[in-house]
Amino acid sequence: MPAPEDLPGQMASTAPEGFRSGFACFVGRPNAGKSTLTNALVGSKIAIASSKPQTTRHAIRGIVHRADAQLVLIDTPGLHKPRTLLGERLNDLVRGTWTEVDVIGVCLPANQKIGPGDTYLVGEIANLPRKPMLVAVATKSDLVGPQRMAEHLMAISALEEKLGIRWEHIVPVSAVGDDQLDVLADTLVSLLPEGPPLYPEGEITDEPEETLVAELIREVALEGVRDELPHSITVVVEEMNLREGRPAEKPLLDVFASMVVERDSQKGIIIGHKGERLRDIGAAARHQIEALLGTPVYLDLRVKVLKEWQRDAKHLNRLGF
Ligand SMILES: Nc1nc2c(ncn2[C@@H]2O[C@H](COP(=O)(O)OP(=O)(O)OP(=O)(O)O)[C@@H](O)[C@H]2O)c(=O)[nH]1
Repeated sequence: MPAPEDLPGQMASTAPEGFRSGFACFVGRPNAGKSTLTNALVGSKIAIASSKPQTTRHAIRGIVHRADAQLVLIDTPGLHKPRTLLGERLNDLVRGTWTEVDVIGVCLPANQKIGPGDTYLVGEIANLPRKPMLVAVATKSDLVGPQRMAEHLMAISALEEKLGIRWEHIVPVSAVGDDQLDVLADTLVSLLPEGPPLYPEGEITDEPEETLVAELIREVALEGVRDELPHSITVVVEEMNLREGRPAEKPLLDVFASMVVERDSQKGIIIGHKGERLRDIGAAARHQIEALLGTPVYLDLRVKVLKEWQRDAKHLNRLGF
């Protein structure tokens, strides 16, 4: 029997006949409504679980627990035009996640015409070696009338031929108006394989957001570094607060974080030539934090040297080990 660390695998528990379980993610251009949709589907049961070993680097955004199924929604950062190797690797990571999920919900907001950003994204999915099943989600249906929605659905449908893909379903939905959310949930669940729950409710670690954010930054910082450095870096989120005095619809989350290393030479590696590496790490981490928490983020990221912190009890205590 696999050890619990081998999750996500199959739980030892037996599930009811016909129980389905699996992974899905939502993709779409910025503002397409992905986060709102995830939150609406997961509802009050939102649980940001720490990633299990196999899914390290995949933030679990939420788990929809149902009597007949368990749907695990994975968060992926957006695809960005890569400017650096780090950027390329992050994109590879996103593509990697796409090939591992059972279903991708492509969010196409009804109040906007399908544009080059959307076709690029769907085209990228179409080019994957192993394509998951695709569901087109016409989001923000509350913002348009029937005429516009009909046009939108036709345009979505036309993408099949244009891009050589197949929509299993096309579902108009409004997360804000709570319209068709149940249909979308049923649709996604119907595409999951049969199998027992992957995460028992009780076993979800509800990590504090600070821990998840620190972990995300560490993962980004570790991309492309080798040898002893990975073990020498730890990340501490010193402070994380919504900035005061912002309008409610324009929140900004201030995150103050330090990457802690053991030696000055390591600090140099992290900072890079003229600070380039540190800037790349900061930018990539900020995108990931925003994708995870669904809020624009200001990230103040510094590098600190705590001599031999791994061997110093006082340092270890302070760092929360
Ligand atoms: N009217 C309406 N607005 C919505 C709906 N879903 C999301 N929105 C709004 O659209 C905006 C963007 O929603 P998000 O859920 O943050 O979109 P996202 O795709 O996660 O955005 P990024 O994180 O930038 O990729 C927010 O202002 C939401 O309130 C909907 O069903 N109806």
